[in-house]
Amino acid sequence: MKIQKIKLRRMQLELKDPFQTSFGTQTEREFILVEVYGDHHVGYGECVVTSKPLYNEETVKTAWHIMEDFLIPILYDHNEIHHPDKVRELFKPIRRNNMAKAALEGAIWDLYAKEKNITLSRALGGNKDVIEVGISIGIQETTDELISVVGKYVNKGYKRIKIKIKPGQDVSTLRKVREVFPHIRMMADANSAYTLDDVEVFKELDKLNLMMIEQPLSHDDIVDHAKLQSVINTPICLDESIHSLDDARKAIELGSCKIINIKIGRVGGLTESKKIHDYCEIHGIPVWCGGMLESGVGRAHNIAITSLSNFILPGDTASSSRYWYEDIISPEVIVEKGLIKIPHLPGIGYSPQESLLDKYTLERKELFRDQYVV
Ligand SMILES: O=C(O)CCC(=O)c1ccccc1C(=O)O
Ligand SMILES: [Mg+2]
Repeated sequence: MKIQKIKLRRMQLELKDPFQTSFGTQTEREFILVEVYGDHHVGYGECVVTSKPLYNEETVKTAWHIMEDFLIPILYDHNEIHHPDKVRELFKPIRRNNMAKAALEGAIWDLYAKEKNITLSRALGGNKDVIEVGISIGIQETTDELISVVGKYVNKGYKRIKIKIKPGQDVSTLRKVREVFPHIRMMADANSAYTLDDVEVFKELDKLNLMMIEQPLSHDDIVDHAKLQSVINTPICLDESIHSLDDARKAIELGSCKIINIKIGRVGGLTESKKIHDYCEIHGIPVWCGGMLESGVGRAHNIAITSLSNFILPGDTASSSRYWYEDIISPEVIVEKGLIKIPHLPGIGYSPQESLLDKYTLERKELFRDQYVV
């Protein structure tokens, strides 16, 4: 692949419903769309970074800066890139900034698959035709509202229900949901809102037959998580704490989790996601694909990686219409009876619509190879 041009767009979509987690409420989704132009095709990637550094340390502005001033020059420093796995290696000298790296790498994966005329799923080694999907429900004002939202998505057929918790809206809330829905596959996500002082909260949650508890403790911890896992039966799933294959290996060795949520952006790309997937498969650790309120482009990447065999548990890749009034891809992502069919078109398999991209673009910049190579 020879990259001739890269286009960055800062975009914003309005969420149908505000999304509240233990670290804040989002009403809009600002993100960066990456277009990588080869000789015959365009590869698309989404930078799943958020406006504020609340989930991780990156922001839309830092990711743009890192891409424009450091990562794109590294790509242009190479005449050709023969395989997208190479990108991870090229970006290695730049520390962290995983969402910025993943956005460019994802676009290059899409371009690679399009040039080979195969689906991204196949390029990654996926072997499923359909994937199971769950839903992530934000913190609601009242428990009655939560119960009604849970009911809505259970009726739509979602394969598991994830409920965001925070101190004060945890045990009694989930107990009431469990009373109304005794048999659904249900889990909680704390987004790092607790410490080991809250162990009693987790002993109570342990009685609710949850599939897992996601990231209960600090975003940078794997030691306290191991202590917590040793006193509860419910599997702990790590999200924020895992940035690489090495992190995953250490967490598994320590017993800090029994499940891993793989987010392509958080771990720096599809190549690293695959590595974590393969390592977890060998070690009997199921994985699932987390979401970052992606537009259709990021969602398409999530769907492709979920087609790999060890993505055993339903992911957070819900339908486009769950988030957006209109998505930027055609067709939109459709979930039927909790399932998504892996698309058959080459690359990500959904087509970004130029007119919709333009409609939701706040700022754009084109970066040409010749600008950098003199
Ligand atoms: O539906 C989705 O995209 C998942 C939403 C979600 O849970 C989430 C959204 C933004 C930031 C962090 C998280 C998370 O998984 O912790
Ligand atoms: Mg999470």
